[in-house]
Amino acid sequence: MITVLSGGTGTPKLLQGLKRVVDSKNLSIIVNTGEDTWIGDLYLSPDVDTVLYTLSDLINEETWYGVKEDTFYTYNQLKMLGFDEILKIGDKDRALKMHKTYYLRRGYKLSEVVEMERKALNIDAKVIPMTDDKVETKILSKIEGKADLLKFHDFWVKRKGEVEVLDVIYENSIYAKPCSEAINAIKNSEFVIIGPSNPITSIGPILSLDGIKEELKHKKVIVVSPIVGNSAVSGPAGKLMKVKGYDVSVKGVYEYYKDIIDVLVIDSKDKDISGEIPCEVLITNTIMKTIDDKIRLAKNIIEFCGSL
Ligand SMILES: C[C@H](OP(=O)(O)OP(=O)(O)OC[C@H]1O[C@@H](n2cnc3c(=O)[nH]c(N)nc32)[C@H](O)[C@@H]1O)C(=O)O
Ligand SMILES: O=c1nc2n(C[C@H](O)[C@H](O)[C@H](O)CO)c3cc(O)ccc3cc-2c(=O)[nH]1
Ligand SMILES: [Mg+2]
Repeated sequence: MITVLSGGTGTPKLLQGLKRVVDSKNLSIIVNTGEDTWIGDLYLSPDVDTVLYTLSDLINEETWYGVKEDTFYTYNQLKMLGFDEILKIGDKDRALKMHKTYYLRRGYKLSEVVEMERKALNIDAKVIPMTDDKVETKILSKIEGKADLLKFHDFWVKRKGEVEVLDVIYENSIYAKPCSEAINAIKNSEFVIIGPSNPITSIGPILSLDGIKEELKHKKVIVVSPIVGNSAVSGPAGKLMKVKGYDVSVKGVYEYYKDIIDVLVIDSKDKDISGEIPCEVLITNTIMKTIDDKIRLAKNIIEFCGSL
């Protein structure tokens, strides 16, 4: 068994490679739910849905959310009626959100509903939300000289991340419990891969849950750096790492994960500083543009782990 910790873009790209390199029945994906939110009466679990779509080959690879070639009739009709959902939810994508909403409103746990959905989508890998409790990632920003605690989507989608960030908090994570399936997946794994997701807003929430780090300390943990050189490959990870006091470099990524990391996978562009990383280092091409890039990276990681 291999367990993978994932957000909604970087790690899903690696999952496209992993699912072609190992038997998906041996894969468990623990997914961030810190960006889950209600849009009107609709429950959104963006990172979970991206992982479900990625593993069922439905994912829109331009945006890394929603279903490829989806239509937006309902989204546009609602907007015409004055109900702007902000997040562009496609018609097929809406069905997955409605499915979650229906069962959550009838007392089902998120993990139970996601288990129904991964089976319906013929996904062999386990897809496990990090928790069934409410944990919300919020961005403490400074807007016009005033501190403002923003929901993640307000920060990232509405304001395009273009605000000064003072801090990032995982609201309620000290009280939330990780899903028991997540703890068991880690316990039953030969090794754990922390994919190249945003350390602060995608992996941080998972690690903040009671018991997760403790379990990981007993496992071989391989981290794929989402940072190459001095910037993130995409998105706000660099800005958020800086706010949290981490160098925006592979050294900063090591520092962030130092309590649990055994191997850091870094891009060839960073090979000259690999000697400064105080753990095992796998140097390879980590920029995933084509499916061959994703398969090669996945193969390199699995072969390296096999040799651990
Ligand atoms: C908004 C976005 O969050 P989310 O959509 O949840 O994405 P993740 O946190 O899962 O991933 C973002 C993270 O991924 C890194 N990335 C993307 N493509 C690559 C790649 O080909 N190689 C590689 N090593 N890292 C990659 C990217 O730097 C981002 O930090 C978000 O937070 O960006
Ligand atoms: O930046 C956007 N992200 C959208 N996302 C992604 C998501 O809100 C965030 O970008 C991720 O949470 C980043 O971690 C969606 C996710 C869904 O599951 C469904 C619809 C959307 C729509 C958008 C969107 O319009 N813009
Ligand atoms: Mg995300």
